[in-house]
Amino acid sequence: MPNAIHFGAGNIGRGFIGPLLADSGYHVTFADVNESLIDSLNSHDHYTVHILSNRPSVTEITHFSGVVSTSPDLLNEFPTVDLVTTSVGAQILPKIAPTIAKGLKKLYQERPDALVDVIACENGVGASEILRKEVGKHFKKDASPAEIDFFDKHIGFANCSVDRIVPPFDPTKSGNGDSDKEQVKEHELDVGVEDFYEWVVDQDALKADHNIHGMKLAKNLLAYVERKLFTLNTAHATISYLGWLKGYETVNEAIEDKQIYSIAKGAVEESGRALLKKHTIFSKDEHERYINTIMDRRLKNPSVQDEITRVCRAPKRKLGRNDRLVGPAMMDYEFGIGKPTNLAQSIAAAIWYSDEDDEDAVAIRNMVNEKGVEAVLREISGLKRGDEKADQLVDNVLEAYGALKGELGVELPN
Ligand SMILES: NC(=O)C1=CN([C@@H]2O[C@H](COP(=O)(O)OP(=O)(O)OC[C@H]3O[C@@H](n4cnc5c(N)ncnc54)[C@H](O)[C@@H]3O)[C@@H](O)[C@H]2O)C=CC1
Ligand SMILES: O=P(O)(O)OC[C@H]1O[C@](O)(CO)[C@@H](O)[C@@H]1O
Repeated sequence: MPNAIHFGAGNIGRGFIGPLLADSGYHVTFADVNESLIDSLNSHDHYTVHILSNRPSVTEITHFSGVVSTSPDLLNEFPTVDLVTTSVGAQILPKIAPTIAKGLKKLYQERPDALVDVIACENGVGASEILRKEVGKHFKKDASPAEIDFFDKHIGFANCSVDRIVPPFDPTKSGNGDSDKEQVKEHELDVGVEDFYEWVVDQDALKADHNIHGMKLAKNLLAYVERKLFTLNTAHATISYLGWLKGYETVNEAIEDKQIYSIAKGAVEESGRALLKKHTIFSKDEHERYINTIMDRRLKNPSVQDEITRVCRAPKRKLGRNDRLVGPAMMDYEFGIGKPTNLAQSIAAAIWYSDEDDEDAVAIRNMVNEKGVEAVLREISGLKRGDEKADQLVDNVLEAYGALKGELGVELPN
């Protein structure tokens, strides 16, 4: 039986990547900092994935175990590993890199001919490449030439696009209550997932053939990553930041607000125009269908009750230069599309987001109060002063920021 180590036994780990690996015959060792989650994984021989749709169904997941990611026991899993995957959050990758480096050294000692791939299943452009650099720094420190050769030639780091909405699972909110197949949560490992999924992996970066059902291989990986991040995530984030300002609690509530729907649709149309110019593998018709499926089917799925605060989480990351809001807005300028007014409203709403429980949001509000909105765009979003296109976006967002209160007709936080 092939072996996978998956870092992060959260929603995507248990609800998406873990199940695909298990279904393909892998034993999955989940590695997580959460000790009680690991105890639970080790004291159950199965858990259930609930498909949240108007035709609900369930799949039972078996052949897994857990190990605390800070425990030395994790290193003992590496000599037999075939694939390492992660879904811990892009910002956590540098923290797990030293462990992966140590584990790969142990693998080299016991199986110097092994070919192993590492796939970071995180929202963001080039997550596996970022992980490769971090792991490489640790692995190559004090490494022998043979070890360095092993790292460079035997370990693949393949970027991927990972797309499935997996909110925290609460069967009482799944919207399927009147169905014959009412979702019943058996224990805390159970997850609820939307029926749609897409996992696209860079085929040129893989060192081995892993034969995983549901893993799509592609050459133009950046195109798939940007299409997903700059459409699904752009719409999701836009709906959620505006929804939060208008007092909604769930994505379903916010998307029914006509004003919010229209800004979110406008935002993905603005990003779509640039995406089609940059990535010519997608046709206009295909992309229109892609947008409509996201806006009118996936994000409106009544069986998925997703909290707005979950989708808004970590706004510093989401306001990053290459992330879901600033990334497509800059692409519009770079491809001569014109002023992305809807994206600018979305960026402005993200800057206004002020959930006291979100440390990024608190930091952004503090920065706004101390240095002004422009500092956020320059320092957090990396829009460099003197770069003509970046300066245009800054002006566009400043205008949207000032007008948002009137546009939405709501009181905004300080
Ligand atoms: N939930 C979703 O719908 C989707 C999430 N993603 C991406 O997947 C990644 C994971 O997201 P979720 O599963 O929703 O988050 P989550 O919070 O449910 O799971 C993350 C898991 O990582 C663990 N973790 C944190 N630090 C760790 C460390 N240092 N070592 C080992 N484990 C650690 C946490 O304890 C938690 O169990 C993120 O990058 C997210 O952007 C991508 C597509 C969809
Ligand atoms: O996981 P992120 O990047 O914080 O984004 C919020 C949510 O939006 C989604 O992209 C879609 O649900 C998930 O990937 C994610 O949980």
